[in-house]
Amino acid sequence: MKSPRRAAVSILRAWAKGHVYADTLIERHASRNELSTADRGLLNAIVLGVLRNRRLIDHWISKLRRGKLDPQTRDILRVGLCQLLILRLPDHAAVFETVELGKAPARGLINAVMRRAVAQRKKLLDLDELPPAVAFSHPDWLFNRWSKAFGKDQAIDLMAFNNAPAPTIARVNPRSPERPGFEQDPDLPDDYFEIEGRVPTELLAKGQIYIQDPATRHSVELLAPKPGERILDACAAPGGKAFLIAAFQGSGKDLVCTDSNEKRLPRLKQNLERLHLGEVQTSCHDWTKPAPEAWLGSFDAILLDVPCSNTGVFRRRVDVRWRLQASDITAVTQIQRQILANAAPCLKPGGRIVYSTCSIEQEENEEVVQAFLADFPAFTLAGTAQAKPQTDGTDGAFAALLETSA
Ligand SMILES: C[S@@+](CC[C@H](N)C(=O)[O-])C[C@H]1O[C@@H](n2cnc3c(N)ncnc32)[C@H](O)[C@@H]1O
Repeated sequence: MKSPRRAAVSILRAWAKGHVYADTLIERHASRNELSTADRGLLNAIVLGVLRNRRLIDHWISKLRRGKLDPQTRDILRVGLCQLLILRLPDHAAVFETVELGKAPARGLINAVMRRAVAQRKKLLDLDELPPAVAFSHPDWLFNRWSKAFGKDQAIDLMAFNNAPAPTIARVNPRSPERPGFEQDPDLPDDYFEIEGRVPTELLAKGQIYIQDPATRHSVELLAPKPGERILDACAAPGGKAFLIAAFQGSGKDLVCTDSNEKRLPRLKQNLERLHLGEVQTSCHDWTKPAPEAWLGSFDAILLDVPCSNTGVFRRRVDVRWRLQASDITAVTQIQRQILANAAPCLKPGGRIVYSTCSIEQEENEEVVQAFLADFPAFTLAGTAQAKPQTDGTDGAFAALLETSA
């Protein structure tokens, strides 16, 4: 069995080499090493702590040691400094356990860097003079882009928000025969509550609750599905918004859910069944391709919760900031535009589309909508909803309601 600290180094090595996301790697390592709940918690805290603070930790390493480092030693030092300066674990444990992670030839160097960090802790933790993108560990291009879009102060608030662990929030399932007891938090919308401590897996298994951020609801509220309307949720997996649509309709019998990713469909089906929504129709379709003929002109309303850059949910997907490039944002807008163009003919006359993302980029939101309206003059923009993490304190979300006349 591997220690959580050793597992953290392995995960960081694997993360740096491939394209697997941190969450998946943590889950894989925790199961393989049969970690206890406490060790799993420590592993999670270290890996996410390093990824959230990667640039700052590397800045600290550059202050504590001159010269090159091999990638393995650098990851060991990242794990050590995260424990000491981010998680504030006791000095002795952080230093001793970190030195143990290195092979014999590297141990002297690791020991020296960790001891220097203990001695210089106060100076290292004074971040006032550092450039904001270093202090809050984001790539310069994102900080510059957000400063341009929201102003420098909001860009800094956003980076700080992205580094704070996200609360776990659940919504009660109105379709469940049993309702869990919970106290309504006045700061949360009706039927949402924060889970503190252990996630109640028994409530999840019985389909009494679904974990989702309150920002998820904006797009479905804008769609305002009515009972009996035939609705398409075109990019539906894993099913969070499908669940809200069915809650609005009081049933899933008129809902069709599709997704292009065959591997995500079983999870979508499982989630719907667990949530007492086994009647929802599901199928695989790639909306960058034309719609199946049978669906043309057949839906009252369509939700397009399209694939996006995820810049509104960086506090939950802490490694995406290091992988994303500005060109990826431009590339995904092509897919978003294709999905809109191929779904539009599936509406009945007078039907409506809600286009939604969990991105905070104008390029993926307003600009895609404007391009669609220019290409499809029969549609008008009837409303938008937006949540910005730095001002709303929730995940970022954008939704636009596009209507046709009857
Ligand atoms: C933002 S997620 C959807 C989340 C979902 N609406 C929910 O609330 O749980 C985007 C989904 O779009 C799917 N997707 C990506 N490209 C697609 C395409 N061309 N056609 C259909 N679905 C696509 C992805 O597999 C992913 O499941």
